[in-house]
Amino acid sequence: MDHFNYQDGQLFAEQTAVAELAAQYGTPLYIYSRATIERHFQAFEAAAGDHPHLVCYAVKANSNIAVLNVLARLGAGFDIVSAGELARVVEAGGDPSKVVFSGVAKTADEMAYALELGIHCFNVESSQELDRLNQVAGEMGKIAPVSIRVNPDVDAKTHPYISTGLKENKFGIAIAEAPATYAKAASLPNLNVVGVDCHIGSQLTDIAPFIDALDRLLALIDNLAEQGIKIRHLDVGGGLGVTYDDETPPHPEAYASALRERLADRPELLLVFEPGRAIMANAGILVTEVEYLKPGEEKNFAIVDAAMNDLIRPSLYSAWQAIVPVKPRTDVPEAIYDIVGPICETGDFLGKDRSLAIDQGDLLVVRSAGAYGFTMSSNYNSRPRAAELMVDGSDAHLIRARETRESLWQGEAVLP
Ligand SMILES: Cc1ncc(COP(=O)(O)O)c(C=O)c1O
Ligand SMILES: N[C@@H](CCCC[NH3+])C(=O)O
Repeated sequence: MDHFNYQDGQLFAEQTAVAELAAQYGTPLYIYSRATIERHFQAFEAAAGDHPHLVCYAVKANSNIAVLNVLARLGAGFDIVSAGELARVVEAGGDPSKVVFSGVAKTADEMAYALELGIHCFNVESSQELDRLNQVAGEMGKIAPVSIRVNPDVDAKTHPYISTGLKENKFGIAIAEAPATYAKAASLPNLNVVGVDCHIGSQLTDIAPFIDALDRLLALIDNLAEQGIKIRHLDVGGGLGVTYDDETPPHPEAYASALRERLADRPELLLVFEPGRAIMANAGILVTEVEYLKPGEEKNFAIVDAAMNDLIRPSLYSAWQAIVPVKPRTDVPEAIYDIVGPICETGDFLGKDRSLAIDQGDLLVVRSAGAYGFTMSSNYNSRPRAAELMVDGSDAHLIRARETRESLWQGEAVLP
């Protein structure tokens, strides 16, 4: 059971285990594999080799405490985008001194919390953010370690909603403005400039945009050195893609060795990675049960008990994820189905035009669901969020219980 492989393979040899877990914990149900999470993290560690590096897992991909704990025990760093994510890292036993703080809208409170804990670095995304951080650090009598997130204007060739390194995106500081912004950062008394950062997008399946961005950042680092600003670390962000269908993204080894080649003459420059999806996507599945089959004139619908509130990627990005029966069968005819959920939205689908031999009550697995699955889930239509399990060898542990109907109105009140 504990072997979803790098490309989410072998799960299906273990149909019985999935069916038993679904019977015990109900559906919809997220299941993650500890062994796969560890293997994926170690792939980055091994790929970085002897070049000084820090692999900061992007918490937004999957922030379950057990997931963070598995990674913390391997010595992972963490890329966070909110105080909430930082609190989770701490709760999970993560080391704040290995945390980088990304995000365009850090509040003063969030900055103070991160300064108190002593994080590795703030990835600053605007000039006004530099001023706010300088002020907060000054009030606390601290010096804030700072990288500037540079927008290198390269096309990541990914979905427009998850492309972040183009001029038209809200992220980072345009590379042309970066030298001036660094000069400003270096002049502020409560900031210590330590790094350069970028993140050009997510689900990249080609190395070229990463290399383009890296070359631009290295040129910037040399330029800054001439200004007397010494950069100690280079954060290349996350974004390495995974196989959902027939994509062939580079393995972390190929990706990291392409980067390391460029850094051969900079042995002191700490290389920071922020992978999220590459570690978690194919380490998790979503299990759902067919409630009804509804043949139609134009379409057949398989109505399942998971919905866009559980997994929004298909609705939001038209993302394709494999959907397969837990137990293949030959006693019912194969037909083409849209796999849809209970939510009152036409956009509530997990997959379209899938050829499946299924019947009412069958279990289906949505593969590659470990990243941006549960973390993007909601209570829309007052649906309790799914339970999460982690498989560890032959054991399965409940790592988050299913929400209850009643828990959904906690904190709400009626008027007197
Ligand atoms: C700043 C930053 N770092 C890291 C990540 C993780 O990206 P991915 O899950 O594609 O590796 C993201 C999300 O795209 C991000 O915005
Ligand atoms: N949430 C997106 C990726 C965005 C990454 C966050 N910067 C996805 O599910 O593919």
